[in-house]
Amino acid sequence: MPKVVLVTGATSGVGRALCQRLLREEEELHLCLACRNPGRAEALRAELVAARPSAQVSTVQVDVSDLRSVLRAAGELRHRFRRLDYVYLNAGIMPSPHLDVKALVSSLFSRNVIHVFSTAEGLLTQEDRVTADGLQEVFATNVFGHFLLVRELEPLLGAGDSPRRLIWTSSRSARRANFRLEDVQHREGREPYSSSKYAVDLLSVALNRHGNGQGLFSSVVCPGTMLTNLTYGILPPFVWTLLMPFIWLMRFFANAFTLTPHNGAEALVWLFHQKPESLNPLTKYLSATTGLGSNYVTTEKMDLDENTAEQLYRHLLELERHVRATVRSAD
Ligand SMILES: NC(=O)C1=CN([C@@H]2O[C@H](COP(=O)(O)OP(=O)(O)OC[C@H]3O[C@@H](n4cnc5c(N)ncnc54)[C@H](OP(=O)(O)O)[C@@H]3O)[C@@H](O)[C@H]2O)C=CC1
Ligand SMILES: CC(C)CCC[C@@H](C)[C@H]1CC[C@H]2C3=C(CC[C@]12C)[C@@]1(C)CCC(=O)[C@@H](C)[C@@H]1CC3
Repeated sequence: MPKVVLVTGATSGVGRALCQRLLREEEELHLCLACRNPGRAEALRAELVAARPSAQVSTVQVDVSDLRSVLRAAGELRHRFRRLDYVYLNAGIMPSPHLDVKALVSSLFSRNVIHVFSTAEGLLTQEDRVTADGLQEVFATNVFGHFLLVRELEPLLGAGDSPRRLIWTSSRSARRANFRLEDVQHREGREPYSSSKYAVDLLSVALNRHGNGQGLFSSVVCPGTMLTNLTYGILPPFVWTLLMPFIWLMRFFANAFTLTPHNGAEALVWLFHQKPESLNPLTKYLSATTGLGSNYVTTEKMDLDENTAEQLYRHLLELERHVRATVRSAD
């Protein structure tokens, strides 16, 4: 039986590289591309099948920031598949980022420079928006839409003969100080991206607590800093090109500059092969690249506690009840 793998945000960046690498490296696989843009999804499907004609690739349309779209897509997936072996919860946004150039320059002269360049701590703020469902867009996309998808897919992720896996694309920039249980959507702050990724880390811990007994295992990864549509929103491609000599030099000191989505996918592919029972739920798995361009996976203990993870989980369940009621009454 081929393993069934669902990937959100497969149309570009690390999601796309993950699909290419899995199909190149794995024999028996059914890959389902969960994408918001059907045209791009179909173009990617055609490209993947052209590269490997025996590949089984399908698509499902989903906008993870839109709750009705998530409910509809999950219904379609439940209809199509009897189980899902791997779900990569990868789609993510960082809208309207603002780079603090003064902080960037002063970080160059601080002892923290490697940490700052690996996490962007103190360098970036974002302008968030509110979705049609009334949620903060970064939270809705990076956290809640995916949470709802997992909840809706529970019948496909239940106990079976082999473990089921959730693999979240988090970030090294997830930071405890940017997350508050009193404001999980980060309505009040200027760092919704970091807050959303911290929420992802907490959520993964809680999902392990509730799911491991039923054979469901969750992990978080950071692909490292890559040049993708997300980072081209911070600096345009030509500026990145101008910075390239400096970045190549930086790579000898900071392993987080994976740069290409292929390199960034290293930890995502590595996790595919690991026995989930051997993984630590409190560890983040990081793609890393050496100065000479070799890829490897390294780890980081997450700065969180299980009590906060549980409280966030309960908060998300409550929000889920609320939005389901709203969707039902509007339909
Ligand atoms: N780039 C980096 O340096 C880093 C990225 N990450 C994380 O990696 C993940 C992938 O980002 P990356 O590859 O860099 O960025 P890209 O912008 O290249 O890819 C993002 C993907 O997510 C999809 N997406 C965005 N919003 C939605 C939505 N509402 N519904 C469905 N799909 C959506 C995009 O679809 P579409 O093609 O339609 O736009 C695209 O396929 C994100 O979670 C990001 O936070 C983590 C650390 C560093
Ligand atoms: C390295 C160059 C000479 C200067 C680039 C300055 C900044 C644009 C980058 C420095 C640290 C980078 C960074 C990210 C984006 C680009 C920088 C701010 C991320 C926030 C991208 C998304 C993530 O999830 C994080 C892991 C990245 C952390 C570092």
